[in-house]
Amino acid sequence: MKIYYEDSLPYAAEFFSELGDSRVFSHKDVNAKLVADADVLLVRSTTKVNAQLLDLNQNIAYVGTATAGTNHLDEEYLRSRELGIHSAAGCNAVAVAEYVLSALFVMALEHDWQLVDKTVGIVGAGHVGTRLSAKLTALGIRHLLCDPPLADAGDPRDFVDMSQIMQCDIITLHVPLIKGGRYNTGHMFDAKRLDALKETQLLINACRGEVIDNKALLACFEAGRALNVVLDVWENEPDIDQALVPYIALATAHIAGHTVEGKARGTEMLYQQVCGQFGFTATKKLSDYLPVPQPDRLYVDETLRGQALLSALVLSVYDIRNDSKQFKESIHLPDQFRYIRKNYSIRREFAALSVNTGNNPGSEAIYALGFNRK
Ligand SMILES: NC(=O)C1=CN([C@@H]2O[C@H](COP(=O)(O)OP(=O)(O)OC[C@H]3O[C@@H](n4cnc5c(N)ncnc54)[C@H](O)[C@@H]3O)[C@@H](O)[C@H]2O)C=CC1
Ligand SMILES: O=C(O)C(=O)[C@H](O)COP(=O)(O)O
Repeated sequence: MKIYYEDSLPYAAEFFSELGDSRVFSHKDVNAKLVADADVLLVRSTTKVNAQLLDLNQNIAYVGTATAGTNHLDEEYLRSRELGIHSAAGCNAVAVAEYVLSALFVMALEHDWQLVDKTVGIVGAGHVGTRLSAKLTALGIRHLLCDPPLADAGDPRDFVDMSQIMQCDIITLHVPLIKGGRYNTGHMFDAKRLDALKETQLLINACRGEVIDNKALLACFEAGRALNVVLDVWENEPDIDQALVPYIALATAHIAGHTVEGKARGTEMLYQQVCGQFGFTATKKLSDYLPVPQPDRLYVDETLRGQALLSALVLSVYDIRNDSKQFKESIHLPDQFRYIRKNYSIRREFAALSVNTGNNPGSEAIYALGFNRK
């Protein structure tokens, strides 16, 4: 069996080499000829899988993406080849939720906000939205969920509509890119919604760039509106509109999901799927490969309490300001969006780190946020 995998799948050699003849490719030079004899094709979001890539291949039996989003896969084409859509749903949900928390704590520091006084509107209550909701609950931050497909499907949670989301102090987007139809998310934040935002609100997009009309957003800023916006994802990546960058409070290169665990879990999920489909017993586990973080233990500053304590802890694991600074300072360089992503020094999830809370009264919130108690 010939297994072709994109070079951005961590631990792919470890997981897949025993299952067949495994070969690595780069999304920059993958083409139809290169993968013409693949039985299994494993990608991340940077490889577009469509007729152009697979029409020369007669044998392909499995295509999988080690990501949550699937909009780089041509669903109709894959179904016409009876291949289906295989993804790593939820692999990096914790990573994105922790990215959002870092953004919230940084914005709170910069604007002197008490987060417990704010209401967060989560648009998309799937894997990411649900993880974020749990962490906000741990922090005692009020939040509302908006997810019409889940509401229509009978999910028992309480949902609100977009008009209620537009009243929230903080709005954070976690929907797939769906172009058209009843649940369209393409340009969900169009000129009209952007115009309705107040300068006291915060809008975060860590799902797909096309969910916000970037041209309309730039027009708002150019018209003098001081909107608070955090962007991890952009329209037309990697060739984003650089004019927008200076206006964005915290700007990053589509790395919200890039924790060690989030990326590696994606590879492990595809390994389990391939084993299942081709009748192998899955013997390998992610825990066999994940490195121990250095350091692996955090100490709580006993002088801090409440938001200051939680903020210090979260930012000691991941401080989004570092990524934003590097992004803003270098994004004008050629091919920089891709370069940052390729060379990103990926971070760890809270659960990889033990916290000794001593007698701190805030300890339960710390563990509920995901930190390890051991
Ligand atoms: N920046 C990054 O690194 C990452 C970005 N993503 C993006 O975030 C998206 C969400 O990720 P997950 O939560 O794992 O996906 P998911 O599929 O588990 O959840 C998405 C939720 O959005 C809901 N939804 C669909 N249309 C909607 C609409 N019009 N309004 C409100 N809700 C709607 C769905 O019903 C679903 O519950 C992914 O599709 C991907 O595009 C995911 C992981 C990392
Ligand atoms: O899982 C998703 O969806 C994402 O957006 C990924 O975090 C994107 O990562 P890459 O595949 O582009 O490394």
